Amino acid sequence: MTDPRAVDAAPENGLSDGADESRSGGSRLYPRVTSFRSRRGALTEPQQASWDRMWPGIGREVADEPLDATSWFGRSAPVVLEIGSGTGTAALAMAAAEPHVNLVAVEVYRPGIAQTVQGIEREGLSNLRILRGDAADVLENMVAPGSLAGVRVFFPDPWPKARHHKRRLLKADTFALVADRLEPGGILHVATDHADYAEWIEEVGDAEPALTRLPFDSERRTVEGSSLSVDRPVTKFEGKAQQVGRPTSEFVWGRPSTGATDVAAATITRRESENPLR
Ligand SMILES: C[S@@+](CC[C@H](N)C(=O)[O-])C[C@H]1O[C@@H](n2cnc3c(N)ncnc32)[C@H](O)[C@@H]1O
Repeated sequence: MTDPRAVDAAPENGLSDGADESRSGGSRLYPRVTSFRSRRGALTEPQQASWDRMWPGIGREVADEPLDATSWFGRSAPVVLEIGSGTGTAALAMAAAEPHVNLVAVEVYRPGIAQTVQGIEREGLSNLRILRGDAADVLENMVAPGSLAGVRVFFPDPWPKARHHKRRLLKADTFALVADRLEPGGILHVATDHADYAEWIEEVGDAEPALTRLPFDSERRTVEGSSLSVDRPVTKFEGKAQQVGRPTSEFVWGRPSTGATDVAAATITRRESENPLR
């Protein structure tokens, strides 16, 4: 197995200006992460100790091989991917709130992963695993069509400069790929604090014919008819955005189970006051 400590990480700020645009081979979604002009994130001693204890059981490097979640988790349960989990704020809280879900956090940033690993150990979570590497590889090469109950993307790198828009994760190809990987009734949940990216996401997501937009009200965060919560805590990046007054835009799309109207008719029921994550 590759020593995870030997692999470079993406920058913590997620604004990956060092990414190499020279990638070849067409269908990739994000720029190849291994080509980032990146820095290693040093771990604290307790983080390293936790990593050494926990990683063999809960972590894997992304690889070109199918993901057998049932075997990895030791049980069959709905599988949800969180792409770009950062320090794990949402993944840890949502795994605790959804014990019936097998949650896989996908992240490239080692110190962020290390915090997630520590959280898993501290909280004794048995339903959260970590894939370390490029989310594009995970979606394209590891995840079978129709196999995911949910995909979560919270505060993806906005790539604000126009010439970098092609690097954005959430573009037409991604929506099509996610739609293909979702099982019927599965949902895609996206949040961003970047107004321009939010407009882009809304437009491109709504144009994907295999997905149906579900109503989202920040006061009411559960989609009826789905076993998945769309409730979540404020993430690390969202907290920074709130400090400078940038509001969050949030979207949910569903892959219809029997017809577009079934999913489109789903309503969001739980009120914020009932939210166990706050
Ligand atoms: C802006 S941060 C948001 C982190 C977290 N979701 C939050 O809200 O605090 C974006 C995250 O996506 C990760 N990321 C960027 N490119 C990625 C890729 N190709 N595959 C997986 N994660 C990636 C970055 O390392 C970073 O942690």
